[in-house]
Amino acid sequence: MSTEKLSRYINRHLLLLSQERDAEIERTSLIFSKCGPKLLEQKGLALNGLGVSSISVGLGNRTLVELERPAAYHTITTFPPHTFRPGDLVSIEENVVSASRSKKSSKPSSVSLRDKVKQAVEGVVYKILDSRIVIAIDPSQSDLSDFELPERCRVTKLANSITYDRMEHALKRLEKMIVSPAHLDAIGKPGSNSSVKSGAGRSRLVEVLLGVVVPSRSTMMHNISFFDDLLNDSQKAAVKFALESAEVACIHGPPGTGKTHTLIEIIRQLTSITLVNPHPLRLLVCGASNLSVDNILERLLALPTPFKGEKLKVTRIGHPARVIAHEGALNATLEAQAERSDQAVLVRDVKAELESTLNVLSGRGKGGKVPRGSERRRIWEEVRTLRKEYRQRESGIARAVLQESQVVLATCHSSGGHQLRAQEFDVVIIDEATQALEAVCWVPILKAKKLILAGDPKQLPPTVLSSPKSTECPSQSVHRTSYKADALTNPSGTTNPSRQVDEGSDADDSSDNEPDQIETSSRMSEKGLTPDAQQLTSKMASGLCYRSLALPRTLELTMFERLEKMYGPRIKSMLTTQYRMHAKIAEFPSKAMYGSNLITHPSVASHLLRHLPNITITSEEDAQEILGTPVVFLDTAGCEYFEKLEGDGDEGSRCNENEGMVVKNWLTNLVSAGVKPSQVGIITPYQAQVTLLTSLLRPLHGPDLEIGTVDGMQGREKEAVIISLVRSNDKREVGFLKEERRLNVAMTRARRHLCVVGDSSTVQHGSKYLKDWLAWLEENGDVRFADLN
Ligand SMILES: Nc1ncnc2c1ncn2[C@@H]1O[C@H](COP(=O)(O)OP(=O)(O)OP(=O)(O)O)[C@@H](O)[C@H]1O
Repeated sequence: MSTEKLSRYINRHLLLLSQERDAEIERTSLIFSKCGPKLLEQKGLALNGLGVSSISVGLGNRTLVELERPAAYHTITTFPPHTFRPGDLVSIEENVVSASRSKKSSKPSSVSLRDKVKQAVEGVVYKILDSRIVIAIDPSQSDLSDFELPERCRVTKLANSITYDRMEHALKRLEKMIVSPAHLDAIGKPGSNSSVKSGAGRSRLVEVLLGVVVPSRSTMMHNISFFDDLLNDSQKAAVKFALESAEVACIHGPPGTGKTHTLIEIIRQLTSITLVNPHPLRLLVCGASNLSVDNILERLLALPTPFKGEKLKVTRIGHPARVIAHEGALNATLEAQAERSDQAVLVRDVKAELESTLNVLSGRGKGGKVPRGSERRRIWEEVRTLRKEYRQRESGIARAVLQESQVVLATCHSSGGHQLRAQEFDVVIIDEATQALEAVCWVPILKAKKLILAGDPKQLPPTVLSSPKSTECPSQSVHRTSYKADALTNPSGTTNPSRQVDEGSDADDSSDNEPDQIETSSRMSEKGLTPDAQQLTSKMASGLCYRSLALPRTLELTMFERLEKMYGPRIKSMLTTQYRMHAKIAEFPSKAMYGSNLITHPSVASHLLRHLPNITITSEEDAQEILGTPVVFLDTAGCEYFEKLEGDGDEGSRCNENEGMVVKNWLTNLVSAGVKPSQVGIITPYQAQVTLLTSLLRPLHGPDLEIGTVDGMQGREKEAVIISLVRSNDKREVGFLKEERRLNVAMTRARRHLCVVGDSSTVQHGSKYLKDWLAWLEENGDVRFADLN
């Protein structure tokens, strides 16, 4: 593969990323340009008229600014409804008031013109209470000599651009590795083996991921002794597969199949000395979201201490405001560990001095006067020196803590932060890899020699706002690579004639942009693909043939799926036993999405709501009709419960009031029969329906009832789930419902009971998948015709 082609691949990624960044900026600036401060506050995106109540130094030398609504400006000091959450990126700026408003203020404003143009300070929400918000400001920001908060502040939510910066940085580093002379020397030379290179040079892993060389043959491992006796056969096979793979292994975990369970076993195997692993390895474990990282962290912390040995040393990287509020997890953060270390006492002294100096600056020192002029400059100088000392001491401690950690956990993007800048790992594991952009995966990958990806490409991909611009992203036929020209090399670098790359039967390449058309091999055959295409699939499965790297057309194509497309099913191992759904609930998704390979574990196969410990059967009718039915379809066909378009959006804002009433009635049935609202989830594809259902149901059933869009419920499960399909119209439009991955997520959240509410007369005009589901529901569900009376 030529360097030029690899460069083009990376540049296409950079282009798509910059389009995505623009789309996000456009969306944010549209809101901000259209809305004044007051409207922003009404939309929950700003908090106006705040005063600083205290400044202190928190974990990691961050300045913690506490703001409140002063009684002098507000009759009610509690915040109005807002959307601020810990971890949100925000700006603190001066709350400039218009002339007419300032007249109302009893106190003359002391804000000077110089202050008005003062730069906003960025920070992260650390804590939010009813009437106080604490914002953590990074040392780099608060080091600015003009870091001086105005008397009246406004806090506004910001779009986060750091993630884009890190993704771009990783891709540019990757490009440098590819075009570096050292790399050119090594690439494609028979017998060359650059796999051990690290640091500035690229690794064999990078080459495999970019299709420069094919994956090395696996090292067979026999006699693996598993730590977890409960692992099922497909989980054991996946662990073995991950241990044996030389460079990359993908683990496909359909809903409820114990993906995290399997990853924990892999982590234990890799970090221990075992028969097959002579040296404990150092791991970087990442996830697409903080939730997925904390999920793994909590399970690692709960592991028993080995009989002869020490507890696994784990460290969580990430802003403390974003780490799950759980004592064990917080104690595992780098900052908490650094604070507990022996050298921390020295740092604490510097911190105390720094805090009191900062308080003098803001007029909270002895005498209460705000220093001015040369005195102020002198104190700032002191702050700067103290900060430098603090930073040096603190980063020394952080390095020491990290050096001792066998497992470092972080989100993909926070693995690009300064703490891990010089750190290298043997293996990087990325959970939820099918929800992460390829570019963000490169951030941790460049720090390791081996990669394990886990995810489910049959669930929702990462959210992408931008649509590829046709002129810049030509059709697949234009950027399809010439396989004959791209001599593939085997692990030793020589051309391997027995392994071919297919040129003509790129059967599903055109679907890069249409996720719902990506097929599993079994579905391809079901759909009657040409013998050529089927032959290709089986050749790829047996490792006889590979596809070359194709230019990306959309950011939606994740690295997991791309590798599957390039190397075929042999690159992955699938978990096949699910522990979530009643067998009936799992039947359709298993057949339609997982080639009937998803098997239900006997422990859940027949579990129903009536078996829940909190249920007492008082009426046999309830027990039968509501609590004893795994799948119910409430069909509104013929009822004329038409959908409504909210706002002027074309797609994303539909609701259906009558359908909402049907949902409400069914929920009332469930709750009256003893199901707790916290055991129920209401899922719908449309945000407007979420809003409608929230106003309808929350007052009746309280905050424990979860109501969300499909996208928001991915990764969650509930004992009972009600899906509101919303679409009901004469035009036979189904919108979002045609996306099979979205439907797959919706229908696989329920453990014991799934109720679908929808209009079959509209839905039957959707995609084949939707039609098949409807036919299955009609045949297998308890079908009832919805009637509000
Ligand atoms: N081998 C096993 N034996 C018994 N129970 C298991 C086994 N593997 C997983 N489970 C159970 O299945 C459930 C799902 O497991 P886990 O959370 O690891 O799955 P997951 O695939 O990560 O979930 P998700 O579908 O949300 O991604 C958990 O309750 C877990 O205890």
